[in-house]
Amino acid sequence: MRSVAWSNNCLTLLNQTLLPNKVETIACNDWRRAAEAIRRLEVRGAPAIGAAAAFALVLGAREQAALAFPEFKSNLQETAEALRQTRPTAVNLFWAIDRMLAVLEGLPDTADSAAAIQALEQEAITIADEDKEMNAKMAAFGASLFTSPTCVLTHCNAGALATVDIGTALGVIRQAWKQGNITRVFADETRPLLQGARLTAWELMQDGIPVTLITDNMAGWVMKNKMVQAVIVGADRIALNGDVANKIGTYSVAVLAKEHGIPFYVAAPSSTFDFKIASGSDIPIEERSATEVTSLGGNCVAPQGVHVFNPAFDVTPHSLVTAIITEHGLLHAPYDQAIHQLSKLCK
Ligand SMILES: CSC[C@@H](O)[C@@H](O)C(=O)COP(=O)(O)O
Repeated sequence: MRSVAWSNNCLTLLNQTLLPNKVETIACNDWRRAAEAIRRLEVRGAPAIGAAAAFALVLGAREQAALAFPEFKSNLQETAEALRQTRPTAVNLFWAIDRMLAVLEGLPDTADSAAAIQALEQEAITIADEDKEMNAKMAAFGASLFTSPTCVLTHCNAGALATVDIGTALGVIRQAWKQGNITRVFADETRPLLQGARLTAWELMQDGIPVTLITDNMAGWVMKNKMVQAVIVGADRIALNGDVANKIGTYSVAVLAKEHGIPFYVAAPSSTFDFKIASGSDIPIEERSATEVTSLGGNCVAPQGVHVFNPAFDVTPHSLVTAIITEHGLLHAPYDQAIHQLSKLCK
């Protein structure tokens, strides 16, 4: 089952807020429902959000089918603006929306709306298909980093649920596992929303890959006791200098890895690079509701009215990153040069 699927003009999303207890899908026939799903994290993970937004724009376009092209176009631009407001950090969302709008811009004012819908649908399908290809290429490049049996630690969920296919970090793990070079994965539970416990542990268990779940504050002790030899995570946005935004807690894991002399790898497709920003300090960090911190499994675990800080992401400085795995190969420091080269390939 895919996290994002498109058929018969319907966007089907696997409802990730219910996993692992319930496996339920959401049928989106309206772009507003898809936008809501992104906002609520029913679909989440940078590449999956991008693909979902692209298909949401196809739904939006179909709603305007009866209009003449100029009006169709301006209404769809408004829909795109609304979709941009759903989540701020993962750049894949903006990248996918920009690609869809570029298709729209490429059509003449005399175009008819039916042809525009067809072109937009084709672009959304291409975005999803390309994500699958990028997953496979990253998996192959990333697996080459593991040449002997290794225990790895991961944070959040950068797997099939977060992408259109096998995942970024978990795609690499899957491939290295097939090659006999992963012995076990330690999954941080990833408070507050438990993507590691609910999603990563679930995905890996389904594939029969040995996984050990730990709470976030156990990672240091696991490293100290030499229970892992590498860390691999995904990313939501990577700046030109190689600074990496990923799920809150990633930065702490990177600092711990440095202290223990453990390599810290990031797996991310080119769609996760923001070639317009110089460093991680330019990355907008989403802040989410206090209730995500004050409650656990629907139960309140903090005093009523307590002040809460709930950033959903943090930025790991490039100095802590051993290598970035992309579909074009492995990037190493100096990252500004490597990412500049990558930006040329992506033009
Ligand atoms: C391949 S997904 C990489 C990241 O998107 C993932 O690690 C992450 O931080 C997801 O955050 P989320 O808030 O669950 O959307």
